This record gives sequence, structure tokens and C-alpha cells, in this order.
Amino acid sequence: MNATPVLEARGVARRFPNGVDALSPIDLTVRAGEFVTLLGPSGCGKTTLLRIFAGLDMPTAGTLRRHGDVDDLSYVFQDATLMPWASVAANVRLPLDLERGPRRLPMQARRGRVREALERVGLADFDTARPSELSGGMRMRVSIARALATEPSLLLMDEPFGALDDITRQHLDDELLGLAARQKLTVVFVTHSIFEAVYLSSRVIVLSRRPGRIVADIPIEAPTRDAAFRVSPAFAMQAARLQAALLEGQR
Ligand SMILES: Nc1ncnc2c1ncn2[C@@H]1O[C@H](COP(=O)(O)OP(=O)(O)OP(=O)(O)O)[C@@H](O)[C@H]1O
Repeated sequence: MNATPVLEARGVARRFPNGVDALSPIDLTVRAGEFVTLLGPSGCGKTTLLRIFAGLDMPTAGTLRRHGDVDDLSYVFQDATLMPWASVAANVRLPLDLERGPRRLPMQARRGRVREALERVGLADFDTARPSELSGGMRMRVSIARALATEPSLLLMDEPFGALDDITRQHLDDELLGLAARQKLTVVFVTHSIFEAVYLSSRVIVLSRRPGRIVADIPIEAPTRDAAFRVSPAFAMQAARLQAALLEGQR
């Protein structure tokens, strides 16, 4: 049986005030527990669609239904976007400190959440460090910890590992898969890496060049997601399928 829908886009399109058409009408349902990747060439509207999913932007046509509470979603930006003057712990605590009303936790509970989130990304010992003392990969993990601190069920990630070297990126891919499984997250992930898309996703949405439309909606089959999968024929075949769909979307 199909899981509950979390996001339902019906005819969602976006035209910017300067006349740029970023998205053609998009119909897409994301269900609980899915790891959906938006894959497409630079400028095809991936960030625009993710921002609409998050409620950071509005479609100019069509409707977006988000089931569940808006507080249940977290957004991870392309860059870690940390406050350089504040400690790692203070950075992770920020969304909790910004809560007002009944959702605002007492300080002790906020500190507990921060500790747990840092443990989940393997940075428990770095709570007092400043962002400048960390590597790029560690800063990205702090940014993910900040997104997890509010205990979201939906994680929207805009090419979070794009600026990192391959080894760090693969390591963070593995950490993310572990987190998503343990926390039962629904993830919408943006990338232009075919390999990252195959490795991470339960389903890949391939977008055409701007204005982005869906060229393919491809479920990814993976017996296990590990080093052996990355070099398996099944991996190569699925990457080739995504590559063909990307080329199709260029026409
Ligand atoms: N606020 C805006 N006003 C006008 N045009 C915009 C605005 N934001 C984005 N665009 C344009 O809309 C198109 C889609 O942008 P978007 O950032 O969604 O692409 P993307 O697929 O995420 O690209 P990349 O992979 O390079 O990050 C681009 O041509 C971009 O220049």
C-alpha cells in the first residue's frame, strides 16, 4: 500500500517577475519515507521547486499541498551558512532559540537536543569549536545537525555536498542514509550528480533544462547502499538510465 503523501504538487509552475520561466507545470507526489532526488542541469529550476516545497517561495500557477506541520520540515542550504562568531553548539541551537510560544523548549531541553543532533552527525566533541576551526565537511555536518535539532520529519536539502571532495561527499552520503533510515525521514534532495542520485535515492525525478519539467520518474533499486553497490553493474545501469533521461531533457 502507498505511504501517506507528504508533498503534493499539482501543475506547479514559477515565473519570476523579470519574465524568467523557471518551472513548467510540475505534478509530483512525495510520500512518507521516500528519498526523492531532483536531478537536472544547472539552472533548470531545482532550487526553485525545493523552495516552493519549503514555503520559501510561491508557485505562480498550480497548487502545492504540504501535509503535516510546517515546523516538521527543515531546509539545508547549499552552503553551511553558519554564524562565524558563534560556537558549533550555538549554531545548532539557533532554530530552537528562535522558537516562540508553546513550541519553545526550556534551555536545558534545547541543550539536550543540540547534544543529540551533534552526536548523530559525529561531532559531539566539537560543541565549543568555532566554524572557522572546522573542515568544509564538518561545517556541512553542523548545518545538518542544526536541521535535525528541531526533529523534523521532512528534510529538504539543496545540493548540500556539492562543494566537497569526492571522499568527504561519499562519507556524508553514507551518514545521511543512516540518519534518514534511523530517524524515518522523508528527504527531498537536489543534486546534479548522477552518481550521488543513484547512491542515495529511492526515486529520482529527472528535470529538463529550464523551464524545468519532469522528463523521468525513476525508482532506484539497490540491494544495499555501500561501496560494493557503487561499483556494481546495477549501479552503472541505473546511472546510464539517468544519463539518458538527462540527455532527453536537453532536447
Ligand atoms: N529571484 C529570481 N528572479 C529571477 N530569476 C530567477 C530567480 N531565482 C532564480 N531565477 C532563475 O530561475 C532559473 C532556475 O533557478 P534555480 O536556482 O531554481 O536553478 P537550479 O536548477 O537550482 O540551478 P543550480 O543547479 O545551478 O543551483 C535560473 O535561470 C535562475 O537564473
